[in-house]
Amino acid sequence: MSKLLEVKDLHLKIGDAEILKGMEFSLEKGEVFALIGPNGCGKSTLAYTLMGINNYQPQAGEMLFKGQRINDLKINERAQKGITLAWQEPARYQGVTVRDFLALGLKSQGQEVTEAKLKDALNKVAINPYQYLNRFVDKSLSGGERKRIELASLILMQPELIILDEPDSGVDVVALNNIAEMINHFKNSGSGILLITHSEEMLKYADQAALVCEGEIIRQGNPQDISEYFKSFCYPCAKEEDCETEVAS
Ligand SMILES: Nc1ncnc2c1ncn2[C@@H]1O[C@H](COP(=O)(O)OP(=O)(O)OP(=O)(O)O)[C@@H](O)[C@H]1O
Repeated sequence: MSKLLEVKDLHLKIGDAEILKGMEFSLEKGEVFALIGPNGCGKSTLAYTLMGINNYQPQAGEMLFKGQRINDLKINERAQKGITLAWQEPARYQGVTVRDFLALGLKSQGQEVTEAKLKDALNKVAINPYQYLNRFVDKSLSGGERKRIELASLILMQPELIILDEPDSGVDVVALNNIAEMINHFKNSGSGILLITHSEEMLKYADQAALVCEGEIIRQGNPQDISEYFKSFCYPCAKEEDCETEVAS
């Protein structure tokens, strides 16, 4: 059976800068695969490339979703197939209410929109539906609130592949617990999660982790081991001098 996601020798340049330099890994259904690594090593760029955001078209390599090449699919086509990205900094939508935003997610999956579904999803991320359903998803909501609402949208959409870009950044402890519960919920329902994180707490929910350095995966394995390795060998970065990290072959 094919993997949920396969990334093969992925290369991406932005202008003259080579940001992804042969990224390679795979992810199974029901698996949480964490990407860790220093700021600016290319984690978010990989997320945008997988999602098919404009101007993030790889120059070489392949992205396969359930065995099918998705390189040439547009962002909405990838979304229809069941791929979703929760942004590090959740988007603002001028004039769109929380109700409209959540309903849109449901409709995009061809599902019926009911008040009960919307309320249930908001309750799961500790957002009071009575206070928030008619508010706008714009700058009047805090970053943490928008992040929770985005997560509620994911709960409604039940995507097969969820790319979570630093889901824990800017949220409080309560939301952190909600995120952890949500990760387990998706995992148990067979979705795969690509989890980009700097948090040791979040890593506890990962089945596997990969260490990214300058656009390449240089080590992969047990999340705790990868995290320990990262802390021991990559701070401060010794790449220019006597880097102990060997690029995985
Ligand atoms: N549009 C762009 N133009 C030029 N350089 C870019 C652009 N987008 C990203 N980069 C560069 O690509 C590199 C990778 O950025 P990216 O956001 O993927 O890193 P990251 O690993 O997600 O970092 P962080 O942990 O800080 O979120 C950085 O050096 C960044 O400056």
